[in-house]
Amino acid sequence: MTDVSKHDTIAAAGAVYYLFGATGDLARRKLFPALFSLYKEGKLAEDFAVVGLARRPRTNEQFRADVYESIGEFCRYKADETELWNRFAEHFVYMSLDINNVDGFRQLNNLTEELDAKFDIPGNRLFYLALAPDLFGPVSFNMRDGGLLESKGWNRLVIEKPFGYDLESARKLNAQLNQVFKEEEIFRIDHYLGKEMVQNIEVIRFANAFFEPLWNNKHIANVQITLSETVGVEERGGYYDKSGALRDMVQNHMMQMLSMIAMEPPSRLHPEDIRDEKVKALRSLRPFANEEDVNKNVIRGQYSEGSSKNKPLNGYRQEDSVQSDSMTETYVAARVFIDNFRWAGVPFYIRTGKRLPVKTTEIVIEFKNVPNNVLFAGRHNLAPNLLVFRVNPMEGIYIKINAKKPGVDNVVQPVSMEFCQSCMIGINTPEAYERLIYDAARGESTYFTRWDEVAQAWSYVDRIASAWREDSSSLQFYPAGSWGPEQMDKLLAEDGFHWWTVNGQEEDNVIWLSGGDK
Ligand SMILES: NC(=O)C1=CN([C@@H]2O[C@H](COP(=O)(O)OP(=O)(O)OC[C@H]3O[C@@H](n4cnc5c(N)ncnc54)[C@H](OP(=O)(O)O)[C@@H]3O)[C@@H](O)[C@H]2O)C=CC1
Ligand SMILES: O=C1O[C@H](COP(=O)(O)O)[C@@H](O)[C@H](O)[C@H]1O
Repeated sequence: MTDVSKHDTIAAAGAVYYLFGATGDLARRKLFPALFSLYKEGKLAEDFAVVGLARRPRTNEQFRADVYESIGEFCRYKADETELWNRFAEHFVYMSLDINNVDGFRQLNNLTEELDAKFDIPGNRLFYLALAPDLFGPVSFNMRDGGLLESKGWNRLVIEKPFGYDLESARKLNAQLNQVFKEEEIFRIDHYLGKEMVQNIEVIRFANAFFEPLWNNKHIANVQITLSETVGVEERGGYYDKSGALRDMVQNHMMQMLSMIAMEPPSRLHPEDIRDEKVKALRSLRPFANEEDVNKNVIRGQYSEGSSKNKPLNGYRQEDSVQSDSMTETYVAARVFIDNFRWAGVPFYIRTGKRLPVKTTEIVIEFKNVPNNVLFAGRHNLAPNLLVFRVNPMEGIYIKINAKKPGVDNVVQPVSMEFCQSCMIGINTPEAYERLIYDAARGESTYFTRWDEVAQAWSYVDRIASAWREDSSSLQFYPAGSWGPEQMDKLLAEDGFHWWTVNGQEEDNVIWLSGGDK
């Protein structure tokens, strides 16, 4: 993480923001609200313009009304200060454009010149592709051929996931983009990297004498990363049925969190040094040897009919736009090893799924027990110490230690110490997209994924996907609203561990009884 503290309160350099896909879901739910929050906080000064681009016809007024509505619905700030809103809205214009039509890009060039002059923009261009990935290549070529990249300032391309479907398609896509943009101009979004607590991993690790000396296989028994969702595939069945949890969540968000936990400390907090260390950690992942190895270490599940809070829930195969005999996984759990000196022998357990009982993202570091339990002649089982990063939706850090229960009985109990960031800052925590757009506009690339990280993650998950293609029998079904296939518990039990579900079980938040069981 670069030391950007001295810049934190200053506005990003002025630029034209081209928002391709401006009539889409992502723009409405995430991008317009993020831009408004940045403006409200002074991180966007007056020297910017946003050009909304999509095929649908819209006047500027209609487009601004869409933006206003989206802020009302999804933004942490409301657009209720008329003067502020009017000033903000003035920066938004819309142009109907089919990205396959290069003439449209020439017209866009003319519009850009007007905007540069009107808002005193120094020729910087940020292209945000909130588009289906198969349009990323064509739109880049037409930007170049339409002359949009010839300005005197910088050009930056921000692209959404998924970056390819597997390593091969990702390589092709990257080769297309590289015909137009240099790697340092490409900002690949993984919105988990914009989350406060994911960014906090580095700070907790590298700014605390407590943790870094213990951050290795001598002291850590295992690491558990859970990313559970209560939602099903909602209206995204068409996309999801071709993707599945492995490509939708593991290849990107989970691999990124894992690499931040596992990486070596970089020698400087420079984006490239950090990304070098992350990619080294990804390269050290032990590849699965064959199908049998995948089946032994990776569990795939799909939700069947079930219920939540007494409400019946459809099975995945009944969802809209999903094949009635779909073999797509909505759940993945895996035991992963990192073959380097620091992590040799430490299992990393990862799991993610849809239609689970709670929405939570947590990283649990389980420490090894003390070498000898001298307490009260070993009459008490000591619970392992835990450090928990609560990423989502609660944000904070949670530590579990052993302490004496007050009284004459000499009982040892696990107690928790918690820093609840979301309780203190509440709903005003910046959204991931705010941070990421702001960073891209400043050229700060730490929290974007570099090509070699993406490629490494694909090469790891491709082996799993290929084993699953060969063997359809490994798909396990779990009732919607449950914690996933039963085998996920076995995975840890084989190693003498169990999943810690801190956020999922409210009674666990305060004190666990002696013995530390869930
Ligand atoms: N929605 C989300 O929460 C998330 C989305 N993403 C990714 O973001 C990207 C966009 O997703 P989302 O907003 O949901 O998708 P939508 O389908 O809602 O929007 C797609 C947009 O692309 C525009 N479009 C399609 N074809 C063309 C074309 N030929 N020329 C110009 N514009 C075109 C559409 O506008 P029109 O029809 O008017 O042309 C629309 O604005 C995808 O890559 C997705 O995977 C990633 C994470 C989360
Ligand atoms: O990228 C994605 O992430 C969301 C989960 O994100 P979160 O910030 O709400 O935890 C997931 O629902 C979606 O399927 C996936 O594409």
